[in-house]
Amino acid sequence: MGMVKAEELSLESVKGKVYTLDSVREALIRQEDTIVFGLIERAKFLMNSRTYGREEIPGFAGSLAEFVVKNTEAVQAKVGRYNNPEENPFFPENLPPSLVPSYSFTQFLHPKAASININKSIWKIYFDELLPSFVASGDDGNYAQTAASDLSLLQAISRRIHYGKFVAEVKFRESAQQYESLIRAEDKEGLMKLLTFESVEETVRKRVEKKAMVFGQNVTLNNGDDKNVTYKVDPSVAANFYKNWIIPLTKDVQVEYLLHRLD
Ligand SMILES: C=C(O[C@@H]1C=C(C(=O)O)C=C[C@H]1O)C(=O)O
Repeated sequence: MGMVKAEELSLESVKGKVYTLDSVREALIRQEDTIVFGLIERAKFLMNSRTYGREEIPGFAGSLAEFVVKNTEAVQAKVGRYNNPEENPFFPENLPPSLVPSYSFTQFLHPKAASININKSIWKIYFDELLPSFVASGDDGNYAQTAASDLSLLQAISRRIHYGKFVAEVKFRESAQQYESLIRAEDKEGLMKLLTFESVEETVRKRVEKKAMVFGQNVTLNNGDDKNVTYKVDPSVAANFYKNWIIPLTKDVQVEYLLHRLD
């Protein structure tokens, strides 16, 4: 019971990952969990502005957060994180090569996908818009822990948004003719319209709000009365972050990817 048969394992690794509209949507749903937990973990610390100010680290021009992200990305690059086409670094400049034998990831995307990286915008939105919307002001001295939780949340958000490349490829393959004429006409608005599913977006927003309620509620044994439930992160903040930033940026990545799909 619970054992994976050897032949199933080898078959899986030969076939590689299969991307369909259902499977990419499943992946996005699972990533919601990671993002919601990431918000909860970051909310454990106060704003800790010194994490984001310059000149905290002698000889380093950026912030403490930048220092942690750059150096962690370098370590993770050495062990192959960015061999996976689902991962995009925040500081791709001067990343060291991987030292480990590379896994053969399914070649599903058009080669141009590798040049799409909107992490500079994600970085700015994260610090300017997201953090102030849910983190309590003040300083508790946990700068390293704060930067570590920023890093994992930033990586989760970036992975979700860049997953748009896979969503777009699946949609393109399902309706190649329709997409091709819009791509040839460089019709960004037409592409945006064709790839948009309003009802799916609404479901995503509602589910994210519910996840923030379920995962983030302060649990006690004696409050049978739901009115007393409090949350670690305001569920509407999570839903609005999805509505205003994550979903639109995922769609921007899709449009960007499609524009180069026939290159
Ligand atoms: C990701 C998709 O594409 C669009 C973006 C969505 C999102 O970011 O959640 C949801 C629906 C679509 O408008 C999708 O169709 O699943």
